[in-house]
Amino acid sequence: RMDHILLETTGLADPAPLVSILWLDDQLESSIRLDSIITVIDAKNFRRQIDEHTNSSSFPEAFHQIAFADVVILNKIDLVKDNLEDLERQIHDVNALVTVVRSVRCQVDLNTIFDRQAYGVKNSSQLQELLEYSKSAPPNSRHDNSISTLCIYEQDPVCLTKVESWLEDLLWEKKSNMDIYRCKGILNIHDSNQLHTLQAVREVYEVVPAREWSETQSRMNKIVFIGIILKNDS
Ligand SMILES: Nc1nc2c(ncn2[C@@H]2O[C@H](COP(=O)(O)OP(=O)(O)OP(=O)(O)O)[C@@H](O)[C@H]2O)c(=O)[nH]1
Repeated sequence: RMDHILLETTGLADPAPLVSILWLDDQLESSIRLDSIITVIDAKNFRRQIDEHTNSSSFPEAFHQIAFADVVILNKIDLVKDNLEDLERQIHDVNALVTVVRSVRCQVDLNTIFDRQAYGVKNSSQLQELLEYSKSAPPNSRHDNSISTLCIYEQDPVCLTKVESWLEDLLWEKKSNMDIYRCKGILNIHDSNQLHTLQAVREVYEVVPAREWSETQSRMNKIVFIGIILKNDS
């Protein structure tokens, strides 16, 4: 019996096509499920890449990989003299929701990378993280065409079919100033007591009821987009 399957892609691979194969509908009752995307970042090379792209209109290739990740293993930290907080800030500027684990020779506690249930609708720590997340705009230091995180918020209940058609406009028809890689959110659906969760990787998205809203919790809609945000006010 296998506990986990780790798929290692080539360094420059776009994980989105793999995700669309492995991220299966619960109703298919598959015995495997997609748990999370883990990206290993070479801290020394990452620093060099960032320095090379300072004042340039392009961004490091590593940003693509960070955008899709649920966990970043920041490896080779023994080779980096400057402060690691700054590297972690750069990673979180791209993907504000990613968990960063520092390592030397990728020695990490496996509990921090396995069974994260990043795609599980009932993952309560992920829900809590989303509920508490409040950063509203990409940092000013980023170029307009870099990859960053954008969070939108609305308190009033929304109509599920309208949200789905709006998402399809954004993700399928690309009718926005954003190129969206990843998206996570919670939705307050009209006439429903269920908190709904939203997940998207490129064109593939899912909105599902996760659990009842608790009495003490203020209902809200919050969507976090990770991608190329061409205009802050889009
Ligand atoms: N000092 C130090 N060396 C490391 C660390 N991790 C890996 N190495 C060494 O770096 C060298 C290259 O290893 P990696 O960067 O992991 O290379 P790789 O994974 O084979 O290469 P790609 O898959 O092409 O990125 C090897 O000699 C490793 O032993 C680390 O954390 N610190």
